[in-house]
Amino acid sequence: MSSSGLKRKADSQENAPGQPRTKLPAIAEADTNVPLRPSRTAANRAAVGKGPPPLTKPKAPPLSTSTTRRYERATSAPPKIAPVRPPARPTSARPTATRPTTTRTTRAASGSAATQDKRFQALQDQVQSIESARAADTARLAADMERERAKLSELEENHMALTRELAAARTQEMTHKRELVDASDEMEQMRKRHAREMDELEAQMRRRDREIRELKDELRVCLDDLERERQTVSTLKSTIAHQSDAQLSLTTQVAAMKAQIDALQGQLSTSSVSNSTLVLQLETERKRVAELERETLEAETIRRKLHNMVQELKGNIRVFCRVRPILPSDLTPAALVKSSSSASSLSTTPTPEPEDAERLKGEAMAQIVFPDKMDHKEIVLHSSSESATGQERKDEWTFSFDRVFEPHSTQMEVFEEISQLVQSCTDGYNVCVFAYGQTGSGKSFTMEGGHTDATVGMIPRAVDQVFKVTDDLRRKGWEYKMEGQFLEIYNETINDLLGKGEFDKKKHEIKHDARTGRTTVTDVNVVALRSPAQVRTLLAQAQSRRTVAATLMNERSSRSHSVFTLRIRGENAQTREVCEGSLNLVDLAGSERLEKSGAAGDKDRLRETQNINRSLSALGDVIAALGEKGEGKSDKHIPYRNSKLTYLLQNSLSGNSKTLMVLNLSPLATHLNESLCSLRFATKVNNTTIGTAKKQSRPAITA
Ligand SMILES: Nc1ncnc2c1ncn2[C@@H]1O[C@H](COP(=O)(O)OP(=O)(O)OP(=O)(O)O)[C@@H](O)[C@H]1O
Repeated sequence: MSSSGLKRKADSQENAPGQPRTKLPAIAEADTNVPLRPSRTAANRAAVGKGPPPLTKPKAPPLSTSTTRRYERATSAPPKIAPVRPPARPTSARPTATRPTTTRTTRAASGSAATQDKRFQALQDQVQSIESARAADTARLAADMERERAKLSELEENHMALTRELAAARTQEMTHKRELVDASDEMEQMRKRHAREMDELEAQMRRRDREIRELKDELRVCLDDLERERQTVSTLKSTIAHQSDAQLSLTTQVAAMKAQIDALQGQLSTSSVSNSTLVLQLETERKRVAELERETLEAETIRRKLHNMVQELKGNIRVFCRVRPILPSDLTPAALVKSSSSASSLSTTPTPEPEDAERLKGEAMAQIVFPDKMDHKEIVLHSSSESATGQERKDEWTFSFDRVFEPHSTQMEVFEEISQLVQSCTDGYNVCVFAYGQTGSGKSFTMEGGHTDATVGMIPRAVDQVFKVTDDLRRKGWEYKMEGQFLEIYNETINDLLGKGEFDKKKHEIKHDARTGRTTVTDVNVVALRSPAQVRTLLAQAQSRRTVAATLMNERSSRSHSVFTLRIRGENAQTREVCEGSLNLVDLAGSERLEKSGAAGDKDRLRETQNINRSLSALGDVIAALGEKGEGKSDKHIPYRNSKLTYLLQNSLSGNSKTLMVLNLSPLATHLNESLCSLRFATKVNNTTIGTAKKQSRPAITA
């Protein structure tokens, strides 16, 4: 039984309803009923000795409550005795017994009084026995109670002890629980540590596996290498065997060679004497070569000086004449009858059959003769016509220029002559080259040319030369900067051929700097020139822009002047010299006369032609005025402002510049009259002497 069970039982005993906590009810009653105190044995003895024998043995009152029975079972406590009450006396009997003086009954029942006394006595005895029994029971019960109390206190002690044990057990349990928790924590940590260690071990294992694999691979490679080395060793062994054989034979040869060397050394000592003589000679020759080179350099400098002197003596305006060859397109019947105003050479009509070509060529060709086969300075034009009277009339015109180029002349030949002028530009002169002639006479071909090395024109060749010369001069301390612009003058309006192709929209103005002698045009692209290839790209761009513009207005390039300007500025850091020059390469508009231009019915064409003629005649006027000024009329006004072209080229046409006009002629008979006009204009220019050109530099570049 648990201690708590015991406690509950004790409590239930103590707190039974209707019973005092410390004394049973029977005991309590016994305590108060003094007459029943005497012990049972004494009472019984008294009763046995004095009174009548007991009528009946008093029975203990039944312990009817179930609670009492439960106590008996549970604690073996003495059974409870219900309070024994003295038998009820009939109320009527007491007066009878106590009042023997009652008259009527005494008389009627005097006989039965004795009986009643006896009965009373018996009852008294009975009561006494009961009381004594009761006293005995009480004593027994008290003893039982005492025992129970002892047991109870024992049980309480037990209970206390058990409670303490329980508390101790609980404390122990708590301690165990804490220990358990600590242990489980520790176990968890150990498990984690173990898992970590396992992971590390696995990673280590994997690393080891990888290392093993790598080592195996390396081993395999080593084994392969070893195998190869073995093979090499065996090859080398066999080579060594061969080599030792060869060595043997070589040793023999070496011995033979040594003998030869000895013989040769003898010869060498002989020849070394003559060799030293030769070395001396060579040294002398080298000195001579150096001397000659220096002389050549000086001669070159002198040549350049002389060249410039010759150029200056020739005057600063010269005229070349170039006749273009007959083209297949010139020989079509349509072209043959075409007026000179049309660009016949650009016709796309089919070319004639070869057998007809020669005949047509003869018919088409004007009679042009080049009599001066030495200096190539003359050109003679013949013409035969029938007069009104039917007589044949023959005409002959002879013209003389600085150089005449026949139809078969190449671009290179023409440039050889021009290159001298280009050279002057790098020396600090302003140079201007014009291509003058009627439409289709070959001006553009001369200036711009074709795309092959043979046909490339004067502009690209001049640029190439400028770059080449400036490169050469770099070695002498010169640094050059070059820039270029490409303009078109159409109907007296300036357009930028290196611009965005917005033709005839922007207004460009020409400005001259009187101090520097430099000419600029507002709002045009001036491009730094870095290489000949870049210049060619720029020219191609300009050409394509002109072509696009020409779709709006036919033959634009024929009807406008184009001016390519290359400005060059050189500085010599050593000599502190500075020189500036410019090269203007001008492709003039077709020079045909108004009546031949076919412009009569076309207002725009008429305007174009008038503008062209005005600017060309302004050019002639400027040149003529310059000539007059050169002849002494120092106050002569030069009408530069009469046209955009002359105003633009003012600084390149003045007395300080070098000017070359290339007169381009068509070889066609149909163009004879135009050719004569051009020849006369060129002669006028050629006969003009315009002073002496001047360099735009401080000390001249002569070195
Ligand atoms: N020396 C030459 N050798 C070969 N072909 C030439 C020569 N000169 C001109 N040509 C050709 O003649 C044709 C007309 O020449 P080009 O266009 O240069 O004439 P142009 O005077 O510039 O005419 P435009 O005033 O219309 O521009 C072109 O097809 C050109 O290739």
